[in-house]
Amino acid sequence: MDTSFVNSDLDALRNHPKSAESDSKVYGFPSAKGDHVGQNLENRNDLQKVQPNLKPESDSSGQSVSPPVAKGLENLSVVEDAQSQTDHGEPRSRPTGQGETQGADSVLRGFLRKKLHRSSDRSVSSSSASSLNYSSQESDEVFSEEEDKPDKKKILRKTKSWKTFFTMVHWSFKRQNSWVQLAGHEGNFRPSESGQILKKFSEVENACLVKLMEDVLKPFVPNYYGVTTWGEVKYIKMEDLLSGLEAPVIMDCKMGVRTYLEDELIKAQQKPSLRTDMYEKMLKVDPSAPTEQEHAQRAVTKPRYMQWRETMSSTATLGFRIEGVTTDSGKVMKDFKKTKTKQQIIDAFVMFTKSKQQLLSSYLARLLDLENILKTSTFFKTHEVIGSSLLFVHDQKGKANVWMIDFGKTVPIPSGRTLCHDLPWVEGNREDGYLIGLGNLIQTVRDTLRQIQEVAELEETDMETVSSIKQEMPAFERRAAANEC
Ligand SMILES: Nc1ncnc2c1ncn2[C@@H]1O[C@H](COP(=O)(O)OP(=O)(O)OP(=O)(O)O)[C@@H](O)[C@H]1O
Ligand SMILES: O=P(O)(O)O[C@@H]1[C@H](O)[C@H](O)[C@@H](OP(=O)(O)O)[C@H](OP(=O)(O)O)[C@H]1O
Repeated sequence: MDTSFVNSDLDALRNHPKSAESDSKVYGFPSAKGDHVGQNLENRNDLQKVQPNLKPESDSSGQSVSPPVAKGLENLSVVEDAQSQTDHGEPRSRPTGQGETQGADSVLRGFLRKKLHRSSDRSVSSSSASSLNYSSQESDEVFSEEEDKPDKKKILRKTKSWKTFFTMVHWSFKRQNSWVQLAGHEGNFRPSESGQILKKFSEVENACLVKLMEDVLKPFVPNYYGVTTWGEVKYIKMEDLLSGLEAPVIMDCKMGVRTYLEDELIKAQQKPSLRTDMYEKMLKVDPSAPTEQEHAQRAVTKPRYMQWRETMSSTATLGFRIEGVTTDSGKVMKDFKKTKTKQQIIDAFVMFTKSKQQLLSSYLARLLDLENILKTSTFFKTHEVIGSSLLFVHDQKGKANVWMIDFGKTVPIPSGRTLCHDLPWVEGNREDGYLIGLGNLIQTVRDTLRQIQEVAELEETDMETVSSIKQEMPAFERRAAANEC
C-alpha cells in the first residue's frame, strides 16, 4: 500500500478546521493520568491492545472477510485502497489539479480506512493474545458442541445397550454443563450428580472447607457436601460453580506473593530433591533460566522452580497471577507463565470480558465485598493461604461472580498467632501477601474499566468528527475544487 499517500491524507485531514480543533482527541491519546506501570494509553499500539481490533475477521475457511462498517459510516462508500493502484495494477501517483477534489475525497477515505481498521474486530484478536504472551499451542477446544453433533447422532443409532446409553446421557449432561478444569493437577476432578463435583481428597483442603462452612467467608467458597469414595479413591464433594450457567467463561487467578508453603521450603532445604519435570518446564519457557549446575544435573528443586515461576509472572510483584482463561468460543488458554506487567493483565481482562463494562463492574463489586469480609474472617486471620485461587465466572446472560477455590495448601498457623496478609514475606513470618494481591487485582479491574471507558469516549469523538465532516463536505469540496485547501 502506498503509505505516503495515507500519511498525506492524514495531514490534510489534520489541516481541516474541524479536525484541527479535535486533532489531539482523534489522533492523539489521553495524557498520563495515573502513576503505575502500563496504565496509560501512550501510543496507538496501546490503544489497539485495549481495543484489540487490528486483525481482519476471518471466515471459517480462514479467508479474510470485509470488516463491518463502523457505526455512523454506513452511508459513505469506501473503496479499500482504491487510490493505491491503477486498474492496470500500477502504483497511482498523487493527483493534482482537478485531482485535488479527489484529494478531498481521499482525505475522508484515508480517515475512514483508518476508522474501519480500528472498528473491524471488537472480539478477541491475536494482537491481544500475543501481548499476553499467550501461545496457541497450549489451547484446547473444550466445549465445541457443534463439532460433536453428527458423532452423537451416529453413536445413538448404534447404541445397543442401556449401559452405553446411560453413559452417553451422563456425558451429554457433562457437555451441556460445560464443566472445564482450567488449572491444577490433571485427574484431580470427576463429575458428580447435578450441581456438584468431586475433587480428590486432601486432609488439608477438607479441614479448610469444614471450617469455611462456619465462617463469614462461606458465601465466597463452593458449598461443601462431605466426603465420598469412587472405587478405591476418596473425594471431597463440593458445589460445581459452573452449574446452571450458559456457556460459562472463566478465569483462574492464583493469589499471594508466594506459592509454596514455608514447610515445603524447610523440607527442601533439609533434604533437597531434584525435579527433572520442573527443569524441563523451565527450559520450555526460558532456556537461559537454569544455572550451569542445573543444566548439568538436568533438574531443579521445587522451591527453585516455584520461585522462578513467581518472578517470571506477576506473583512476586503484584501478589497474584493468571493461571488460565477460557473464552466463550470454548478455547482454553493456559500459557500465562510470562504474563507479568499490569498492562498485560489488563489486556487479559479486556479479552476475558470482551470489554463489557457491566461484567467488570460486577467483578469489581464482588472483589470489594470479598476484601471487606476477609478483614473480618477468623479463618483468614488464622491460616497461611498458599496457592489458593480466585475463580472468575460469567455467562452469556451477564451473570458474573468470583469464588475462592483450592485450599490444598491453606494451613492453620500456630495457635495464638494471626496473620495480616498484607505484609511482605520474610522466612518465618508466614505472611502470604493475599491482601496485597487482592488490592492489586482490584486496582487492575478498575484500570481495565477506565481504559475501556477512555476508548469508548475516543470513539465517540471520532464519530462526532466524521459527522461534522459529512456536514461540511459540500463546502469542503468546493474549497478543494477551487484549490483552497
Ligand atoms: N468448585 C468448583 N466448581 C467449578 N470448577 C472448579 C471448582 N473447583 C475447581 N474448579 C476448576 O478446576 C480448576 C483447578 O482447581 P483447583 O485449583 O482446586 O485444583 P488443584 O488441582 O488443587 O490445583 P493446584 O494444582 O493449583 O493445587 C480451576 O481452575 C477450575 O477451573
Ligand atoms: O504451574 P506449573 O508451572 O505447571 O507448576 C505447578 C504449579 O506451581 C502447582 O501449583 C504446583 O502444585 P502445588 O501447588 O500443589 O505444589 C506444581 O507442583 P507439583 O508438580 O509438585 O505438584 C507445579 O508443578
